[in-house]
Amino acid sequence: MLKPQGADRTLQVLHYVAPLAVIAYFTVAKTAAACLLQRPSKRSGSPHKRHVAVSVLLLLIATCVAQGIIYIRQAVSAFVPPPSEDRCIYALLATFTYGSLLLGLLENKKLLWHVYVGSWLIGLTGEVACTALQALEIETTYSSLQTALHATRCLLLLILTLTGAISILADRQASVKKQDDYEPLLINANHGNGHAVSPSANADYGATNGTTSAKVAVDDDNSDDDFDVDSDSEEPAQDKELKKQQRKRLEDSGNWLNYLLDFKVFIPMLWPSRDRFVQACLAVVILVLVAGRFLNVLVPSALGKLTNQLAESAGGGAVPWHQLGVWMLLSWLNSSAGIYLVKSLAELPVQQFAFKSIGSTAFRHIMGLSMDFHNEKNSGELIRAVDQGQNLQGLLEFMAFQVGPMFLDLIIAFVYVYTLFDIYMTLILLAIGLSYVYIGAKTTSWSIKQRRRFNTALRNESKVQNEAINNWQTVSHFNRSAYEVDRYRTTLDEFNSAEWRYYVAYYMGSSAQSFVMLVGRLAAHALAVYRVSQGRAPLGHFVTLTAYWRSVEGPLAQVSWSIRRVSQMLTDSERLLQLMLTQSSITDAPNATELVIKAGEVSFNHVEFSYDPRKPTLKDVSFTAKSGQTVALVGETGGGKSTILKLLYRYYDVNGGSICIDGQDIRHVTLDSLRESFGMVPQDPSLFNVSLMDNIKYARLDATDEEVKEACRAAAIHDKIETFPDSYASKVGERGVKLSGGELQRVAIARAILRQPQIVLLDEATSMIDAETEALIQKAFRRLSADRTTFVVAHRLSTIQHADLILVVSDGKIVERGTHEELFRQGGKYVALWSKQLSKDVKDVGQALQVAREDETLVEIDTEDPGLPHPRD
Ligand SMILES: Nc1ncnc2c1ncn2[C@@H]1O[C@H](COP(=O)(O)OP(=O)(O)OP(=O)(O)O)[C@@H](O)[C@H]1O
Repeated sequence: MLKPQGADRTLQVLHYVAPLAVIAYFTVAKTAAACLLQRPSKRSGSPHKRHVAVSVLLLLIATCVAQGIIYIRQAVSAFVPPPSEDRCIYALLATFTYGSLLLGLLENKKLLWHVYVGSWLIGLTGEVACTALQALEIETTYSSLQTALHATRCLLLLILTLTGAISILADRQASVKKQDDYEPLLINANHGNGHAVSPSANADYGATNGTTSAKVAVDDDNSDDDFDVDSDSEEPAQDKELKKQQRKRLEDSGNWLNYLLDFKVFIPMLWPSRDRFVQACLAVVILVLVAGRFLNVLVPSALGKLTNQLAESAGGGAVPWHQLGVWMLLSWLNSSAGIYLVKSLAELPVQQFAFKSIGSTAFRHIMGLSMDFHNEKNSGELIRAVDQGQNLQGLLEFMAFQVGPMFLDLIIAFVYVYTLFDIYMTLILLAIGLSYVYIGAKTTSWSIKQRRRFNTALRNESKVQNEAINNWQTVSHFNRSAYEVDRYRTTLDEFNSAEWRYYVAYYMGSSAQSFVMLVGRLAAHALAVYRVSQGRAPLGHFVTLTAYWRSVEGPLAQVSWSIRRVSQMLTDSERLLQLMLTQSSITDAPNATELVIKAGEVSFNHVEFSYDPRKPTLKDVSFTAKSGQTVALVGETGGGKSTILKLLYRYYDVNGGSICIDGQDIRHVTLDSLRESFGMVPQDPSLFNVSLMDNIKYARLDATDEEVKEACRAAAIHDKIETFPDSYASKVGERGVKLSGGELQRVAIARAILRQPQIVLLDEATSMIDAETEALIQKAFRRLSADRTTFVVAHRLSTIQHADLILVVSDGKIVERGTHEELFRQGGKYVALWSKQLSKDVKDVGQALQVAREDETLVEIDTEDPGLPHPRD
């Protein structure tokens, strides 16, 4: 038969291009589908069509293997010419390509058919062309067989393409029908107002609606999906929650790329934009890495040349000094005592920069989060999140200094072994590389689950330990030491078992990969021995390959390890990321100005607030504290008194109305300037475990020791402190546990006095102080609050009878207001509170009697009688 010109050449090219085009399309389409979160439809899980596709694909692979066997027969036959290289390559590549597609079909119960149909269509086009060109050269039985095999493949690929196309059409029809049948039911439960906005705040988990419950398939392999929450029933609650948040974030992002973009919050922490020294170190590391790529090839190549020279001059007495010297020098440069020492030294400042930067940024972020977040937080979890997030310190280094050079090394290796031997050596390398990465990816997905359990077990262990140590007193009160030890031992057992499972998964995966690597090394060396023995390569090439193989295995091992490392880093840093993405609900408004306090008038204007929208906490609260006035908040417990102070501090924002200081809405001033103007004595003051002096100075960092002592005198604690063995240098224990409740409160009062604030807030400031000391402190308070607007929350009513304005708060509303006398005259809730307290609080009876004597009788209060004396008179 007459062949058109160039038919042979076209066939040769097709033998390379056709299978490569199929695998390229398959890889790109699968990656894109994963990145764009394309999900297989429910119908695509139909086992029937998948089974058809698997069977046909098996037949297709059988034809490729058969073709390979024919070539081997041809190669060993003395009667026919051996097959050309492109044909052998074609048989190998086609087997490998369709083998990969088969693996994809076997692994995924639900298929993204378009990925496969596209691949089969490209394969079909290539096969049709090959069949046509092959048909032109039917001369021998062998070539007839080849043509028949090509034609069979065309038929099989046509069947596959049609099966896939039918599946796609069926899916389309089903989804159109579904859209007609169902009205989407969007659920958007956005609870909470004025609360820290976590990235998962609006998560709608557990919804049964198709719109909201659709699982995100990261790959079309649902069974192994890392985010498939339900499949992992043993998983601890925190990790499930974390995964839910991850999944929600992924759904919201729309694709993997956007999801990963969230990690950009870490870039400023990792990139030393302003540190010239660290930048210089980075430059040195990059230089060393570039030099390293060259040296990886130059060292084995120099050894090969040395071997060749030796082989030539062996026994002659001539020593190849030059080659020996070059090899020695290059070997030294390429060692840990050479350029890699410089790299290690230059890397240290880069790592330290990232460590410091992540730690301080995360810490600042946590400290800046609003009260609702801190009320909910678990300190142990938070510290662990920052600790594990520190793994990110290696991320910049890892991506730039490991992943980049690793891929470069692989490309160099493919080219270099090809130039040393031939394409078969490159194919061996490719086969080991892909098998190694495939096994690595499979074992990673298993071991990552074990790793998560291991992390959770580690967190649980330290959480239980922390809780017990922090609550030592409670444990002792209830004599629960044995119970706590048992609880801790259980967590240790869980930790051990999680660790065991994790390491088993890890070691099994590693040894499977090592085995693949060993097989690859032996195959490559066997081929090298064969080529040298055939005289198709000099002896030096064998030695070069042996020396170079280390540089080949390194990056191959790293590809898989990198997948593990990156996924590990992402898992470990997810917690920190969630934290960093949590926004404080209370932040400075864009045009916030500094608060300027002139008179110190504070007004609440129709304030509405609730912690939870289902239960209002404050309702239409309005009052004005005039400049320098003392406003007391009294009323039943849980009425909302402390909440009023919290709103003034802007721990939360009001839901309605406004709070103004000297006419400035507190939402429009900077948080720093607002909080700087307050001096607060909280209900339960807590101290740092440092000296008393330092604790009190915390209120005003530049205060002198004498000022501190003066404040303590005013708070009636100075004499007491002087009796302590170490006086002001005494340490107070964690949160101030070494002080009595009354001492603690007086230290807190001393702090407030030292601060000399413009507005004073006292929240049950004297609840734990005896009557005698209280009298002293009241004097101090009067001094502190003179000319300062002061808010006092008090249960002990005797402490606030001097107030200029008393607000009785009940069930979130101000039910009465006025001075002590005015309220007594009203004879309402305030009087009821007094009566209740007098019957309970013996200490106040004397005072009550005094009041009663002055007013003739307390029991028979004449609400119209204005005779109650003003305390200041
Ligand atoms: N962080 C919070 N989250 C949800 N509800 C809260 C929170 N803090 C307080 N509450 C609720 O708000 C209501 C008012 O609490 P608040 O502490 O203001 O009362 P109070 O009058 O100061 O009480 P007490 O006199 O006992 O200190 C209570 O029902 C309380 O349970």
